[in-house]
Amino acid sequence: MSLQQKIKAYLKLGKLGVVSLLDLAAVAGAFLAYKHGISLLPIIPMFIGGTLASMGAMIINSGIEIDRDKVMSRTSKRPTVVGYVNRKEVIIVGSLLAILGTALGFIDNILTAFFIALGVVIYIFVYTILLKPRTWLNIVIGGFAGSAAAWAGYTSLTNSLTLEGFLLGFLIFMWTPGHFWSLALKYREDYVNAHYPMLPAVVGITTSARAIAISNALMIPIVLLLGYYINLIALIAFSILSLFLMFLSYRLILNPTKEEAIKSFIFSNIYLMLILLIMIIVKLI
Ligand code: HEM
Ligand SMILES: CC(C)=CCC/C(C)=C/CC/C(C)=C/COP(=O)(O)OP(=O)(O)O
Repeated sequence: MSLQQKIKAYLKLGKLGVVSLLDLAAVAGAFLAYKHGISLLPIIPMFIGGTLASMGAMIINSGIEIDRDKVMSRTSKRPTVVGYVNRKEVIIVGSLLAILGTALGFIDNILTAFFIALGVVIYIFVYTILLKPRTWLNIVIGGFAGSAAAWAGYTSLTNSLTLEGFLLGFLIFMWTPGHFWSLALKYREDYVNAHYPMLPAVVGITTSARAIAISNALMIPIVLLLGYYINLIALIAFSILSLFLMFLSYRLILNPTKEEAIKSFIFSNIYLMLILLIMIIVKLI
């Protein structure tokens, strides 16, 4: 394989779509912490470090899961499954990226490096190795990996975590089940075949649709509280977005098909993306 093909394989394993939303969460965290007069420069090492570490974490995950990825239609064409890159190499490359990413966090401060490392440790050891094959609560607890991105962003500017910074990470934690269960509802058979106890594979379609609606409803007070902390424009925008999210969750309960599930998945990503963008824009104007 040429170097170019290898890089292409690693970019695929690094899941740039997911990384870009994690990056946005980290940058939104930094802007939430921003006050007039402080420097925005620490965002740069945090952003590059967070990007490398989250790509590294996802690359390690795909090295660990080759056997199960083979069985699932959605993951069966990954470069690891097809044999373009082998397990050992993937785990080494992923670990090096994770270490380099954490090291870049130290340019800002110890807390930022700590949260970057925490994201990797939760995703790899707690989620992928410990919980994913054992319990439907896997992604509930695994959601803290995403929170770590927001906390790394917040602490990059302040070197401390206040209540509003904590809330942003907590919002990502509360958002994750609705995001993931919608996708897992669409690919339910994959998870049954791979013997992963994801909620839709354990309790069936109707209960999963209800669980998505409940977890989204539980997230909304946190979103509104953050909006209240920011300003009235943010509060109004967050309320409108949340109403639409609940409307889609309600439709999914009435009609729990794969089509509705994928709509719910796509909108949950757009929802978080818009909330994070609004948080940044409000601070810039
Ligand atoms: C333990 C928690 C999470 C689990 C289990 C999970 C699971 C997944 C899975 C299986 C996909 C399928 C697509 C792929 O393989 O590329 C996906 C896509 C996605 N996830 Fe997550 N996710 C979690 C947390 C997060 C967090 C915290 C974020 C960002 C803040 C995020 C953002 C995204 C985005 C943007 C996509 C769409 C990617 C694309 O289409 O390229 N996820 N997620
Ligand atoms: C601060 C920092 C470095 C944070 C890292 C956080 C992180 C890596 C979150 C990843 C979440 C994610 C995409 C899970 C995929 O689930 P899966 O592995 O079950 O998906 P699969 O079925 O596609 O393998």
